[in-house]
Amino acid sequence: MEKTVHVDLGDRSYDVVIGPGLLEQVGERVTPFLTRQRVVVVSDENVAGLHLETLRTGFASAGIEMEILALPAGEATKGWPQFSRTVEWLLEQKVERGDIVVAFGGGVIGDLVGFAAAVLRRGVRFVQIPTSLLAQVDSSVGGKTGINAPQGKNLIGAFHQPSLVLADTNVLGSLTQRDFLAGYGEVVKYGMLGDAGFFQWLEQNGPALAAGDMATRVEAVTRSVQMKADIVSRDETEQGDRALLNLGHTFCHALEAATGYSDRLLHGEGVAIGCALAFELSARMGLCSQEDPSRVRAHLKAMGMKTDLGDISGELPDATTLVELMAQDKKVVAGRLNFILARGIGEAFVTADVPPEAVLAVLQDALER
Ligand SMILES: NC(=O)c1ccc[n+]([C@@H]2O[C@H](COP(=O)([O-])OP(=O)(O)OC[C@H]3O[C@@H](n4cnc5c(N)ncnc54)[C@H](O)[C@@H]3O)[C@@H](O)[C@H]2O)c1
Ligand SMILES: O=C(O)C(=O)C[C@@H](O)[C@H](O)[C@H](O)COP(=O)(O)O
Ligand SMILES: [Zn+2]
Repeated sequence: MEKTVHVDLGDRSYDVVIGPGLLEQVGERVTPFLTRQRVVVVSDENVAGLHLETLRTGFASAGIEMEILALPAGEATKGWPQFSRTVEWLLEQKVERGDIVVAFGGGVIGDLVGFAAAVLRRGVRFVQIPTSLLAQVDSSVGGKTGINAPQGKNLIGAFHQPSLVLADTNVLGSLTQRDFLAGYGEVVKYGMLGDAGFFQWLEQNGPALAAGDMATRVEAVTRSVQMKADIVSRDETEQGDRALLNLGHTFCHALEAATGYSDRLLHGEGVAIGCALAFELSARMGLCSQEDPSRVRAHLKAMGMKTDLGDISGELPDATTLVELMAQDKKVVAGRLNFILARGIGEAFVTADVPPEAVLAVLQDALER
């Protein structure tokens, strides 16, 4: 059942290994990258509580010692205080340039630890062991690392590719339903942005995936990672095509900032709502048919996901404030925001040609629904 996707980036190339039971084999898998029999692992308290002993045994079976730092779980961790704590801990551990730092957790841990590895002694290698669905299909691959700033999402960071990604699909079994579905927001994004056949496959197989069928999980993670690997190999630092992976994210990041990076809105939930809004905007601009946003929303709803601004608990700012929050987006060029829109499901494209009043109107209507 095991699959390997190769991310082709010249001397920064690496494998993403996907399948059940990889934690138990972690020692033998990581050994080729080590210069000494020791790793430092950064995780979060939830993941450490559930899976750390399996990881420790996996390393010990290859004679590898492991030191561990467990950070608080959740998006609020992805900021300066826990970042500087992590860098200082890594220095206290006397991590050498030749060592491997292991990020063991969801996207929050992967992004923060990857960025710590990027700046530690001007760059040490790291291995991603993603434990959430979101991290397995998206954040562990492609080398975008970083933390949030008060001014906006992921505004401080670096491109730093991992040396290896081990996505053990067994660990997905301990995710809460909410965290699993948040990860599904990024899975379905791949279908919407570039593979109508995958979207259709998800309409049929999404329920089996959510129910825990292992072959379906391996297939969904592998197809997602393959698509991301292909895009990242073409455009590592987002000069063009990579922005397609940002479908739904301009809306999502503004909503995450507006909800204070709290558990009112998880990243993947914001991606699902953002994709629904991007398709709505595309239809209103006459780019795709009105059936496309309806089909997107119908599938998200069938999976039990958030699709509307009204699904977010508590008050939201008005549409003008949300548009102002979008101004910090990394896709702004010469003061003009680039959007990812779609000509249909699986046919996304990048454009700067979006009237601001159309964005405002979509948000105003969405806030009133
Ligand atoms: N770098 C990228 O390319 C990229 C891509 C997508 C998302 N992201 C970032 O990823 C973050 C979201 O990632 P996430 O959804 O994994 O969030 P997360 O890391 O906060 O994990 C979600 C929750 O699931 C828990 N968890 C993780 N694995 C578990 C397991 N196996 N069993 C039980 N609980 C588990 C965590 O403790 C946490 O409470 C955001 O900050 C987002 O910006 C980055
Ligand atoms: O890898 C990418 O490129 C992505 O855009 C993937 C997104 O799912 C992810 O949320 C990413 O962190 C967003 O990047 P940003 O540059 O818009 O912060
Ligand atoms: Zn994302």
